[in-house]
Amino acid sequence: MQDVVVVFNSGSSSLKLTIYAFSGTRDPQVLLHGEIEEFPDYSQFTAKDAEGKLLAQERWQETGLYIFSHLFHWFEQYSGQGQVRAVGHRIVHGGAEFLQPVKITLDTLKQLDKLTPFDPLHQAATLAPAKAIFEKRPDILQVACFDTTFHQTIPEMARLLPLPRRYADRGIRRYGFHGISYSYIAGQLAEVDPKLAQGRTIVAHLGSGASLCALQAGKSLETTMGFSALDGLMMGTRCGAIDPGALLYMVQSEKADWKTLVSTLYHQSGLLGVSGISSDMRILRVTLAQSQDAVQRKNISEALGLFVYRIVQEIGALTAIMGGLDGIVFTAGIGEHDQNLRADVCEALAWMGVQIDEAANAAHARVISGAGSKIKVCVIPTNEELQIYRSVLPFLDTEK
Ligand SMILES: Nc1ncnc2c1ncn2[C@@H]1O[C@H](COP(=O)(O)OP(=O)(O)O)[C@@H](O)[C@H]1O
Ligand SMILES: CC(=O)OP(=O)(O)O
Ligand SMILES: [Mg+2]
Repeated sequence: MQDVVVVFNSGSSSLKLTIYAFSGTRDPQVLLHGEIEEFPDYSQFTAKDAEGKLLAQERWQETGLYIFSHLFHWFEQYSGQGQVRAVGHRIVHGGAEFLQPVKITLDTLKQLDKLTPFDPLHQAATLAPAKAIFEKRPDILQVACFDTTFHQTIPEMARLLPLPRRYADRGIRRYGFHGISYSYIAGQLAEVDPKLAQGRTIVAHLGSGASLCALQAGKSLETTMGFSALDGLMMGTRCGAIDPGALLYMVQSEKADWKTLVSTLYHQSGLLGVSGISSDMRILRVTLAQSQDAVQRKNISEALGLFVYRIVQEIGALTAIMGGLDGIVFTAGIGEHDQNLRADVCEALAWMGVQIDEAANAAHARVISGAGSKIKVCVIPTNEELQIYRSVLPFLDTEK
């Protein structure tokens, strides 16, 4: 019988599950990695072992939260083979109250539910696995880890939105997200390049959701997402920061209600909205290379161009906040895999002294800047699940 720790990582386009052999060390053995992905008309679950061998694959017609019941059935089967010591969860919003990982209780779940209006895209989805397990197995220790907690070091002034004071009193202020990923990257950077880790680095977390974090000596000084995960960079289906006047226009002239705005800004904008084709970077690259349709090609080119433009613009802003820049780290689905995107961003930053090594970039090497580059550019794969596992460990220590 093997003791295990189970980690759930819910994102906007996927639900990942990793089962670790519990050994008390910070780098445990992965026993299994599972992922549910949602496509326009079906959902798919795949499970692979540590070597990547396919163990299970299932498809359903339903999309949305309902699919979790299938996963839970499967999780129960697995947990029957060993003892689940704890389950760790990525919860996107911790609000102003949750500043550290916490044990999940009925009370915590109620408090976290109240934050759903702060993040209509993620909060309910990230809470769903925790609720389902709490209902069926209240005996299992569950821990919530938040995307917001890493950004506590952002100065108070930068947390304010320039709105009437009463809004700040109601929690309408900047929080920042992707913090589980940033804290993992800060830890990796300290191991890979301790000198750079003490300097000024911008981490570009470019996945379905995308943001930048200005790391100064390993701490978050500023980030591009703010009150919600809608702010900042252009994303797969989210617009990122836009002129609020555009929303006022939609409300007044098009009579857009809350549902329409959520759908437009969270689900139909970004790469998908501008390209008119897909939110998936891989599909956009392939379609651009193969399509004979001039309008389609122009729309995709503009979408990709704008995606890069927004990253470059925000790198400039964060560099100004830090008073200079020593390093850039690319991470998450696009940052780790899309060499063209990295090359485009670095080329636009040549004025700062960024120089890319083409061969290293094509090989997705750890360091992709050239020897003469004034700014070190790295590719570091993120591992939110491992970071969550590590956050769960102290709860198990106190349990002994
Ligand atoms: N080989 C690749 N080349 C380009 N983009 C990729 C590649 N693999 C994944 N991506 C992109 O990464 C994004 C998803 O990133 P990921 O970090 O997995 O997102 P999330 O965790 O938010 O669901 C998608 O846009 C996908 O197209
Ligand atoms: C906070 C956020 O945007 O998360 P994701 O990238 O998983 O959508
Ligand atoms: Mg993610």
